[in-house]
Amino acid sequence: MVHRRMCKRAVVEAEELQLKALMISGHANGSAAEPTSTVRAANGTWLNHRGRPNFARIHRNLQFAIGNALNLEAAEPWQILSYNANGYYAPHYDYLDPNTKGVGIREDGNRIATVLLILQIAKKGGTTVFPNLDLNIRPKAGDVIVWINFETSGNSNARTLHAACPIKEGVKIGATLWVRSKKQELSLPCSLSEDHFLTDNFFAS
Ligand SMILES: O=C(O)CCC(=O)C(=O)O
Ligand SMILES: [Fe+2]
Repeated sequence: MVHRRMCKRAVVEAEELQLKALMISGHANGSAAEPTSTVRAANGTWLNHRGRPNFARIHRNLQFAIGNALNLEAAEPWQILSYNANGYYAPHYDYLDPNTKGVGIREDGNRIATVLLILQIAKKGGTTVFPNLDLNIRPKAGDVIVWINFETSGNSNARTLHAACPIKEGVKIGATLWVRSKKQELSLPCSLSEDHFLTDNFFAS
């Protein structure tokens, strides 16, 4: 979805940033936010949507491609992750525990969707897996994996459990947009099925 050349330039931009072991917010094994731990072995940083020219371009292009399906302005800043050999991201959900204070659920809503752009793949390992869906995705640089973390009923969707498999060789670099549920009025799903009329839950959660 994103041109290789643009990915390469974004990798250069990412490398100019100070990538360091990051706090994790999201939850694995029920814990909401914890310092660097066994959940993830990667270096990363937050970057504003337009914090670097190529990331700005990519954000615009992704919005163009996704159209009204998701408002990417409502996403948290880019989370750039760089996994070296033995790096991984253990199985986790991206949605936030509503009981966690300080993650802005009341203001911005929960992480309704994840947009994961693969900027660089590892030589060996590092695929993205969805164990509950029996999916093992081997992306190419420039591929974007998009999924919705909630059911239309407003319940979080446990089938979205996912992980980055350990890197065996090389460096994998990804850039994630965790899209919050507020300001998604244009993306409201609507169909003839009854649960599509329960979308108020979407915005309440
Ligand atoms: O790098 C991956 O394959 C997974 C990244 C991820 O789970 C996330 O950014 O939420
Ligand atoms: Fe994730």
